Amino acid sequence: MTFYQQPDQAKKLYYSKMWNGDYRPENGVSSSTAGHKPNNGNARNGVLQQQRQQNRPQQPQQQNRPQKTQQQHRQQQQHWPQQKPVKQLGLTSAISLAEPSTEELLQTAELNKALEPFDVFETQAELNQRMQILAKLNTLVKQWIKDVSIAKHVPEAAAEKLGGKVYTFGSYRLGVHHRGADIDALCVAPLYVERTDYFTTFFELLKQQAEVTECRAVEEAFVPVIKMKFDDIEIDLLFASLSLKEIPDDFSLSDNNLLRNLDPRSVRSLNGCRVTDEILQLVPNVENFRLTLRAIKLWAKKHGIYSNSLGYFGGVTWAMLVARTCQLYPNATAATLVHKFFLVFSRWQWPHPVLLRQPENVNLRFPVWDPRVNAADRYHLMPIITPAYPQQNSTFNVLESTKKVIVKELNRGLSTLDEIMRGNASWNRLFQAPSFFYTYRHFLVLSASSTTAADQLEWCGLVESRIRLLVANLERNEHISLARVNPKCFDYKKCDAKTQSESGTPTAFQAPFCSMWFIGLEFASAKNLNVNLTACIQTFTDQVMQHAANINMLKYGMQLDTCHVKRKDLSQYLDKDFLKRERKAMEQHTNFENAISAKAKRSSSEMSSEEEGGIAKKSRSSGSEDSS
Ligand SMILES: Nc1ncnc2c1ncn2[C@@H]1O[C@H](COP(=O)(O)OP(=O)(O)OP(=O)(O)O)[C@@H](O)[C@H]1O
Ligand SMILES: [Mg+2]
Ligand SMILES: [Mg+2]
Repeated sequence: MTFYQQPDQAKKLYYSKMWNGDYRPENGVSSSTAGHKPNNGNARNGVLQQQRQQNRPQQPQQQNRPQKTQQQHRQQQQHWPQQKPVKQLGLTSAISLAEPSTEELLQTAELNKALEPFDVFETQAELNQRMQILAKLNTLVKQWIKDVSIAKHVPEAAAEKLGGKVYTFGSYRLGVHHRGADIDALCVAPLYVERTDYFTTFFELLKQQAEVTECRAVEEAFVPVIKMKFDDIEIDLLFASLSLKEIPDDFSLSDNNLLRNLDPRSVRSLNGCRVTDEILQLVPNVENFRLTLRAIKLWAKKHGIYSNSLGYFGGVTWAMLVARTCQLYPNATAATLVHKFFLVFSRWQWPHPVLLRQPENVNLRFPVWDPRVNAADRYHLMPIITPAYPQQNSTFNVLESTKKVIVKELNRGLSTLDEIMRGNASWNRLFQAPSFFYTYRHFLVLSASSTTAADQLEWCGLVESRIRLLVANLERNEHISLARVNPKCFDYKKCDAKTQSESGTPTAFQAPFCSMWFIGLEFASAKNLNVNLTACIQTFTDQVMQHAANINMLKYGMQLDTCHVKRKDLSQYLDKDFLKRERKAMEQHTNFENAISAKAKRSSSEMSSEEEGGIAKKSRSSGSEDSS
């Protein structure tokens, strides 16, 4: 009986036991790790980084160390239990404390090199630009807080001291943002300044800045935000007003008591910063974590599974999975960690939750993810829980079909990594995916159109945040075995549509602005393709239109269309040269896959059965061990 077939009561009992630690596996490191010296790895990483900067061939760190005799090695192994205790990060012991071999260090250097062409690392000038933007925003925030307070009759001398600060979070704060990524930031104000001030006077102030474009307020969102471009860098700026008279420059957001008496929206807004800071605290070696995460994020983007709103995983979720891998292999270098990441999570027994630490027992009455208490939480498919109070499941948007896609990609990732580790493939292989457009024969093209650029920005944001409802409708249709949405949004360009038939064009495509998403379809039976999806599509369109009307967003000219398109007709919607490149990429990919599967038949996975057992146990009882 699978977990999901269990009656609700049984699930509740299961989660109670899990939370109380009844399923905790026996402590202790597997014997495969015995004799390996723990270290913090910083020195090693320093070496790697220095070598990258100096742009000279990689010299593994072992070569810089004084050579040890075999006898010294044995002595060290014998004395290991008496040496410095291993600091356990996470709720379980590590799977392996092995230090990287020379080969693994070389593989990490190769990985670093392979990432460079993908715009994963910013130049120093680009990093400086981000710092300048943040400094300007910080100054703007302080001045605004002072002005608002004076307008509210706070004496000028007191207003001078109120402070206020912009904190960063997300990928920029983690130090893993790629070129062109957004900056996620939080504006923290003292108690005199309210959310309504933020969405009125501060919003107006931002719009007046010469550097600011595309400034829009999403006040009614679950986490209210002002979105803008500052000097062409996208910024998501949240707001929280604390119950404090002053916010000094060195103020920390980590104390749970700060949340006391705050409104839920402020608590949710603070959560991003608190989570990011916790993640950085919970990994054994930040540099190894960063490089691994950069690789995993790039892989996820290339394979079309990077998007929280579409039901895949977003940045923070990938960060938590990589952080958990780092906890399980605390001394491993990035190349090994990427391999172990796929090993651990392709075997993970969902819906067992992934947790980075024991959830805190804080009673401030904010809703937390807790399947013992909330029945709805028991139905989350791939729970990955944020580490700061109030803990949330970062993957509540995951659907059966997106789960299927993610799991398939994780398995494929493991096969690729096996080949890279065997020397049969280069790291580039990890970042090459089969063409989405040549994987499926049938597609739904969803188009959102409007009459102005500003309307289109808002309309696309809203439609995108709802697409998973269409996918959910489709996955309930008995004739469809898989509906996979491509996270990339395409602009419809009339000049691309050379063969378009006048009569067959939905009206949305004639609007001045039109964006499209593609959903690849697999049918349950290849024989009967006469499937009627009208009801599915109509329900979705009605839901989106109704929602837009409810939040007063619907404007004249905003349209939504969905139509069925066969692969051979994609050229009506997409650039022909783009499709040619996709086809070529697919051919190369297929050739490689064939070559690899021939080789793979000759050699089996390198994982020891002992390690395999360890991972299965960590996963099976993850909830227990992680949360006990
Ligand atoms: N589903 C979620 N659950 C919890 N927190 C979330 C979720 N989505 C976003 N956040 C918070 O907002 C932050 C910023 O989200 P964002 O989508 O910009 O991702 P990111 O980690 O910055 O990666 P990217 O480089 O793609 O921007 C996350 O790091 C996280 O703290
Ligand atoms: Mg971000
Ligand atoms: Mg963001």
